[in-house]
Amino acid sequence: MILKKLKEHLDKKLPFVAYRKSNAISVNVIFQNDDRLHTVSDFTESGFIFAPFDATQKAILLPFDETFEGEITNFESANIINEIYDPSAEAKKKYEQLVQKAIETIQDSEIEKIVVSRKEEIDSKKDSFLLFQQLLINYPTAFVYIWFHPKVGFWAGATPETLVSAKGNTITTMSLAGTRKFQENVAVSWNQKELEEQQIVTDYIKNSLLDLTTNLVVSEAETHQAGSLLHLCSMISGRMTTTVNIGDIITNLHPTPAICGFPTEAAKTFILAEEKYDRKFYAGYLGELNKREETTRNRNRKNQENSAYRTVRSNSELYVNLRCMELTDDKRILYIGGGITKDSNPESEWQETVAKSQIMKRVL
Ligand SMILES: C=C(O[C@@H]1C=C(C(=O)O)C=C[C@H]1O)C(=O)O
Repeated sequence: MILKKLKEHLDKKLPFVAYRKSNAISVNVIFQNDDRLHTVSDFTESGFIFAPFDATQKAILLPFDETFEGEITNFESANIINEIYDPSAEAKKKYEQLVQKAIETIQDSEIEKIVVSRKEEIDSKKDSFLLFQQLLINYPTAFVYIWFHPKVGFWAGATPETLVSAKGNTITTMSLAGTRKFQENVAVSWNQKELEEQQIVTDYIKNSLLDLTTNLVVSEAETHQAGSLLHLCSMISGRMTTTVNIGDIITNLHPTPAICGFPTEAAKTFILAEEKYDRKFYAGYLGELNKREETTRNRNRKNQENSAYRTVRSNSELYVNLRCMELTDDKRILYIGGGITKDSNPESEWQETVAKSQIMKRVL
């Protein structure tokens, strides 16, 4: 049912998003019944936000007008061809040069970390919704989505990274960095470089939230599995103070050193000058913004009518747009990156992006 309606909506070139939250069973869908472009101006809006990496550009909003929640029970069988998509030697050389330049810039400046990235274009006409179903099946712990707006583009992904989740005033976020390939029965031991790289992200998040929250708690870094990859991850939680809203949290957090670097502005300047392509929505963020949740409770059983009171709270659940791709008529454009520090090695960084690209290549 859901899939049929999604296909019809795409045929009519009308905006939609379908997404399944991390570890959830059901899929949520928002259909927009005209092709107007709604954007976010102050984060008091309510809807599904789709924000680019570059925070100076507008984030797109699909309002919660026509929503739908259900399970996809009959998955269409996708013919997994397991084609090998090898990137070119030229792409490898170019990426390693970019990494080398980032390492030298870090060594010669106050910059501690820069997250560089690349895109890889793959010819594929496989049905977009088959691809979405494959992402759902393969990555149950990821936030999996497919998003379309005729005036903006067509994207899909399976991200392991939360930007921030807010239930009323309580917020949770995560510090994610460091990448290894998962190997059965092999316990991973993280080295100093990886621990430092992740600590930069944790410190940044902690400092960004210090003035906006109380009861800030940061967990020890643990190994977090994301498909065939492992990352180092700490959970961070706190309570927003009364004058703070989700917009303040988002603008203070994004872009974090997990996808940009540290210090932010210097790392961003390097990225914009040296990557030489537009990240668009890769390393931006997406998800539910200010979804209203109404709860009714009875204070006093004797006089239910007068004593029942309603509380409405606003929840947001936002993810960083990683392990994602842009869909065109005959191409899948994958976006992949990794964090560089003074101790990085260009060849290993290349291999890391190759491993990350497999998350998407598996379903093409
Ligand atoms: C930048 C990406 O991933 C980020 C970078 C990581 C790293 O440098 O090890 C790990 C997880 C993500 O925070 C990506 O997947 O493109």
